[in-house]
Parts: sequence; C-alpha cells; structure tokens
Amino acid sequence: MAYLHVDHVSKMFPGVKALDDIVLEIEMGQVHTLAGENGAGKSTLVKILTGTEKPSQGRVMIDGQDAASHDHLHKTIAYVPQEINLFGNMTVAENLFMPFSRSRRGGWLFRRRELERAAQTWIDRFKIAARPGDKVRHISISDQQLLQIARACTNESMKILILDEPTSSLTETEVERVFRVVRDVVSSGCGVVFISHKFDEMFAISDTISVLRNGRKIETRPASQLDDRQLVSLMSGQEVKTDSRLQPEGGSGEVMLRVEGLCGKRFEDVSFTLRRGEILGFAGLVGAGRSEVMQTLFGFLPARSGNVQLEGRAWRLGDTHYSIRNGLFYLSEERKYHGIFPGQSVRRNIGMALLHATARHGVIDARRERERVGDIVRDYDIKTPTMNKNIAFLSGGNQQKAIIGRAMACDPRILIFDEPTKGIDIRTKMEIYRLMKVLAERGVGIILVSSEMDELRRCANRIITLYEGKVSGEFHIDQASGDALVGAIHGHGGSGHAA
Ligand SMILES: Nc1ncnc2c1ncn2[C@@H]1O[C@H](COP(=O)(O)OP(=O)(O)OP(=O)(O)O)[C@@H](O)[C@H]1O
Repeated sequence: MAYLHVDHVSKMFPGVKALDDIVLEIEMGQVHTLAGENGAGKSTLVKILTGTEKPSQGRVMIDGQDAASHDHLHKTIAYVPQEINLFGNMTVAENLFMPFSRSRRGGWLFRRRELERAAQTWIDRFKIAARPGDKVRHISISDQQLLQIARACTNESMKILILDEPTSSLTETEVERVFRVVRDVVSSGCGVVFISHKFDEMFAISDTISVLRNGRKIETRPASQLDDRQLVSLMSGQEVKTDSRLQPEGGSGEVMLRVEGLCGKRFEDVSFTLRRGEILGFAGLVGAGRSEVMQTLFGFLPARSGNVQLEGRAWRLGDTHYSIRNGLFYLSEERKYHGIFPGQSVRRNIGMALLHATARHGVIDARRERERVGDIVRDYDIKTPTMNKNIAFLSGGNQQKAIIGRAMACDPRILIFDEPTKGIDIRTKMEIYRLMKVLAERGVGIILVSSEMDELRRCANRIITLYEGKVSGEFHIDQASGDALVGAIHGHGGSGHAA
C-alpha cells in the first residue's frame, strides 16, 4: 500500500458535498499533482490529509494505519500554504526554526550562533539568496517562498510535502528555483503533493496527476499520458476553447489616462498612457513596484509627486472615494484583504455597490437588491448554492467573479486588474480574459498587472515593464519577443521598444 491512502473519503458542509467518495494513493519519491477547477475540493482534501478537517465518511490511512486513531501520523505530512506566512521582522534563521524546537540533532536550538549555522545548511541546500541573520522582510518574495518550503522541511518526521500553489505570483525563472527544490525533496525519498492551476508547471514537475471535479475523483494518470486538452476536459467535463490571442480589436483610440512622472512608495518617475479600447499590460518581477503604482493611482497609497489626467482632466490622487466616484477601480490581487468582506454574504458583498439602484432615502429595497444581485450572479456565472452564502466559503474563482461583477455594476471608466487570475482555473481564466476584452471594446480602459507572461501576451495590446520601481521598457504586443520582455523585467533595457 502507498504511504498515504485516501480510503473512500467524503466531506459534507452545509449545502455542499465538498468531497464525494475519494480514493487516492500518494507514493513516496514522486510528485503527485491535484488538478481541478475552483471549488473542485482540492483544499478540502488537503485539510483532511493534514488533519485540520475530519472526513464525514471514509478514512485516511498513513503508513498502513488509520490516521484518525494515530494523530501523530498527520505530523508526517508537511503543508506549505499558498500565502506567505513568515514573520517579516524576524530573521531567516528564526523563521526556519520557530518555535526553536527542531534541529537535525533532535535538541533545542536556542543559541543564536548554533541557530544560524543550522540555517546556513538549509540556505545552501535550497540556494536561498539570503544570510541567516537577514530580516525576512528584506529578502525577495521568491526567496521567501523557498524559505517557507525549507521551514516545512525542517520537520524531521516529514514524509509527504504538500505545496499549495507555490508559484502563483512568481515569474518563470523564479518558478524554476522552486522546482529545483521540489526535485531535491523528491530525491531525498519524500513524496510531494502539488497543487496548481498552471498546466505547463503541472506537466513540468508531476509524475502523476489526479483530477477532481465537483468533489469526485475523475481520473489518476501518469502525467506523461495526458496533454493540455485532455486535462482541461477532465477538469471541466466539457471542451474549453483556449484562444491564444484575446486582445481587444482596435486599441488605438484617444488617450484616456495620462500618467507623468509619478513617484511614490517603491517607484520613481513612472510615465505612461492608456488608450481607449486597449488592454495595457504591466510586467515585472514580484516587488518591481507594479502594485504600488496602481494602488497610488487608485489613491490607496500616497504619491510623492507626479501628474495624472483622466480624459484631459486633472486627476486627484490620494483619495479612494474620489476614484470610485469617478469610475476608477482597482481589483486587488489580495482578494482576502482588499476585495471581499469575508463575514458577509454574496448578496451583501455585491449589493453594497448597487445602493444607487436599490436604496431610497437610505433604506435598501430588499426585493430590488435580490433581483439585481441575482442578475449579476447569473451574468457572471458565480457558483453559489444561494446568494446568502458567506462569500468566504466560495472558491477563489467565484469570489473573483463576484468582485468583477460588483465593479461592473458601478459603471467603471478604468478598471485595474492586479493578478486577476491568481489561483483561478483555466476555464474561469478564459472567461475573465474574454470579459476584459469585451469591456475594453466597450470603451472601458483596462490595465492588467500580471506575473504570467502567457496572460499578458494573450490579452494585452501593449506591455510596459517595470524594474526596481522604474519603467524599463514598453512593447507593442507584435514586437514583444519573449527574450526582450524577460530582459526588460530583469532590467536589461527594452529592445523591441515602442515608447
Ligand atoms: N468551511 C466551509 N463551509 C462551507 N462550504 C465550504 C467550506 N470549505 C469549502 N466549502 C465548499 O466546498 C467546495 C470545495 O471547496 P475547496 O475550497 O476544497 O475547492 P478547491 O478545489 O480548493 O478550490 P480553489 O481552486 O478555488 O481553491 C466548494 O463548493 C466550497 O464552497
């Protein structure tokens, strides 16, 4: 029997069967990918494997024993969540060994020098660009990601490592560093469970792929016996058209937004224009300053200087209410922190943007609100059992569609999408791309910040690259060769320049 055996596991939540009779074997020395659309049940299965949730039916066998009666067995399953959850103000060494009870030699690690020496071993093994005494907030996001994996691996009883979308905001070069670490872990004999929505990554790293759909396991196959098209149809149960180009037609209308010499937190002297009818992409490494530029335009972060005009009129910076009133919306990559109100229902989350249509004299007309929210849930195909469900329990893709639907209800002039498809399955991604194209063609100005080159090449008419807070290139999509773009995001000039 495999080290980890999922034996007919089901999990019920109120109104949803999140897992339905799952049977799965996870072998040591292999990468086993869990693939599935948003809401398919991947996270629920992971929670059951790590012992955070109990199955409603069935059992998890670890090393031949029922984990329900041998709780310590769950400790052999290490888990790295999607979000970075390190302590930024503590050092690399401290983060690795918190709560200071783990060491290779089984003793307690308290002394700073000893702690740092032990940390250096992990830094060397995983090729992390940091010193043991560096504060974590000063190292790059990709190094933080590797550190987070190293931290999980300091668990000496680890036999299986679960990585939940470890690459979701990394560029291709950075992803390769994570994969080197994954191969290292596998060659040490452990098994890896990998979760991702990116097909090229799944095929690059997996030995085996299991597909979940609507809580059921549809298929387990060697990765070498699957291709993109088969995987999409197994995941979605239907054919999905994955167009290679989704740029809006036209895209050379008049200038809508003009940004000149904008300076703010982590960026300097940023200038660009956005034309009506186009999608303007922003590429760069994590930390290049792209989100900061956009949050400054939205008014969430202060500008030090600069001049911005929307449709020929001076734009007021530093005031998010002004931005929303005047039709500029920022759809944050951090859905959980800036996008949704987690304790509230889908209806409240969307309804708050509809007050102009549903409230009279400060009182919401409940029937109208239900109708309007119902329209949006239908139009954007938001999957929820009822509109009264807490939005936090919707899958990532459906939360994102609710946020887009809400912004659209406000009649936007400019929409800024910051990593709009992070953690989103391929079918929903295509829907979001098509939606952006339709919006742009209707005259809404669209800015797309993305770490996925494929996404930018598919959707944007022009791409601006940022490197260390400065514009390092500007490319018309037809001139944007892969090498030139990658060079520009690493600060090596913007050949193919269209500035
Ligand atoms: N605590 C909960 N209460 C109610 N419903 C839940 C809860 N957790 C998950 N669900 C529901 O269970 C189903 C499976 O969700 P799950 O998060 O496991 O999917 P997923 O495959 O991980 O999706 P994603 O790719 O978006 O992360 C969804 O319908 C979700 O709304």
